[in-house]
Amino acid sequence: MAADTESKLQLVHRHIRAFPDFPKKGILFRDICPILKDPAALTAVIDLFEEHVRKNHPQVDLIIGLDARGFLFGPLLAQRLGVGFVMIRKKGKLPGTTVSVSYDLEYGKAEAEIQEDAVAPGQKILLIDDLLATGGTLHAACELMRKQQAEVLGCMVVIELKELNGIDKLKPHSLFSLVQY
Ligand SMILES: O=P(O)(O)OC[C@H]1O[C@H](OP(=O)(O)OP(=O)(O)O)[C@H](O)[C@@H]1O
Ligand SMILES: Nc1ncnc2[nH]cnc12
Repeated sequence: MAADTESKLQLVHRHIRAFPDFPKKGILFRDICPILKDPAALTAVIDLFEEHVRKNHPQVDLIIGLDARGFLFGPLLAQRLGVGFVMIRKKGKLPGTTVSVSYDLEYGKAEAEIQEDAVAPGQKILLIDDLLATGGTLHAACELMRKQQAEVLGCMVVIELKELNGIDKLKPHSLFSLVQY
């Protein structure tokens, strides 16, 4: 790994905090707020994602971000790459005709929605979120993309919680993560 990449990863790592028993007993919550508060750490996150996309998925048409923390990184990355950004939102937040799927979370249940005309059939997309836990959220997003006949190039997160094996749920789609626990 290039020294530059290594130091950016270390910077990101140093700006993630852990809170035991939030939002429920037994959950160790990984908090990305310090990354957002530090311009150098936030730049490092976007640099690392940008390098990954330019090298592995230069054909990408759209970045699709997941509600809510995927919205913190997705638009910055899309702007860097010169492509559009689209939101997948929790149910009831998007106007117009929508397509939805329901899914399970590490600490609850939810339903995700996208505007029907947001992605055209055949468009090549990358999904982005802050964190992969059980994989329920990103799996639901992949399902929405399948319904829209988009081509999923891969999924990207800042943090992967490896012991929950969310990566298995995403198969055959690939996962790129910056920090693993
Ligand atoms: O891999 P999973 O088990 O699906 O968990 C990961 C998801 O959980 C968190 O979002 P949450 O639903 O808590 O919503 P928020 O971003 O609105 O806080 C996180 O930001 C991911 O989107
Ligand atoms: N452990 C965790 N920390 C932060 N966000 C999460 N989303 C799901 N599980 C999480």
